[in-house]
Amino acid sequence: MDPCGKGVFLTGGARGIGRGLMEALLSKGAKVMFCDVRVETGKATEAELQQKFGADNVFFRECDVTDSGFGAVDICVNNAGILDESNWEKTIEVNLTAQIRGSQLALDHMRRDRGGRGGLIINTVSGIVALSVHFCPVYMATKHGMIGFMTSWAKNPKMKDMGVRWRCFCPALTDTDLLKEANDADSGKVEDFNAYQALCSVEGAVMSVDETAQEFLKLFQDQDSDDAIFLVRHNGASGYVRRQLVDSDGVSNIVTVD
Ligand SMILES: NC(=O)c1ccc[n+]([C@@H]2O[C@H](COP(=O)([O-])OP(=O)(O)OC[C@H]3O[C@@H](n4cnc5c(N)ncnc54)[C@H](O)[C@@H]3O)[C@@H](O)[C@H]2O)c1
Ligand SMILES: CCCCC[C@H](O)/C=C/C=C\C=C\C=C\[C@@H](O)[C@@H](O)CCCC(=O)O
Repeated sequence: MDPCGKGVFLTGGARGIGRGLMEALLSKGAKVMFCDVRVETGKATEAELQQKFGADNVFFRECDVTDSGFGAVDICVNNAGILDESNWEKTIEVNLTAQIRGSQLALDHMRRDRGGRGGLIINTVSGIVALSVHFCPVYMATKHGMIGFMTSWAKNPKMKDMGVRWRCFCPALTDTDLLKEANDADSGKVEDFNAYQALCSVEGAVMSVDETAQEFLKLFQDQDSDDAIFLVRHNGASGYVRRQLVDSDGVSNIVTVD
């Protein structure tokens, strides 16, 4: 799907990756409505992006994804997310429940077999699903959960008639406030910061929001693919991946699950 001229709804756009994704879509000619719980930051982002891309092309509404729906769109990007192991119920509400609700509302609205005009549902998941991370098990559960939800919908044989495509956008580590807040030793959000640093060194340099947003645009180049999991890689080799079960002795008897 070419984002030019399309209406996009995006959650969690006031800052971070969401803001970067909006700028990337606006630069391709999309119109974006975004929501966030951070009202001042949201208004400031709206003003800056209206200045850059035109007052008619980007709009902000205060909205908490755990208690709201939304209006007409071609592309829905459920991006809002938190990492707060000390408030695990909220983490599940924002990262899993609200993304599922947002996806289902988008599907109801878009499906061609019920009068809609088709569309694209993108949920920001995480490249972290390629790993197991002992200090944020609830965050991991939400991200793995979204992979299961999205890939299952993507396999639905009725999806072609519905005209809707599903994409799990899985960024690598990206330099945002989510990371900075998780790094705050006093926040209690991350119990073992050393493990986080080890993760960074294994995965290489943390990407900038702009780099992640540029990789995001590659999602729009392959509208016919039935694959759903788009993994961002630092070396520019981002692309679609499938999950496999592998015997503990290596790669024999691989069972493909997607
Ligand atoms: N930063 C990374 O390294 C990284 C990597 C992979 C995936 N992700 C995912 O990317 C997404 C964006 O993360 P980010 O790093 O940009 O974080 P961020 O904290 O910078 O931005 C998240 C935005 O979501 C908003 N938000 C949070 N709860 C909300 C709610 N209930 N309703 C509406 N808005 C809400 C926040 O106010 C904020 O503006 C998340 O889903 C995160 O899990 C982040
Ligand atoms: C305190 C930690 C917060 C983490 C938040 C966020 O969701 C984290 C993302 C972290 C890591 C992303 C890793 C991405 C890995 C991929 O780029 C890839 O290297 C995985 C290996 C698979 C492959 O290359 O084929």
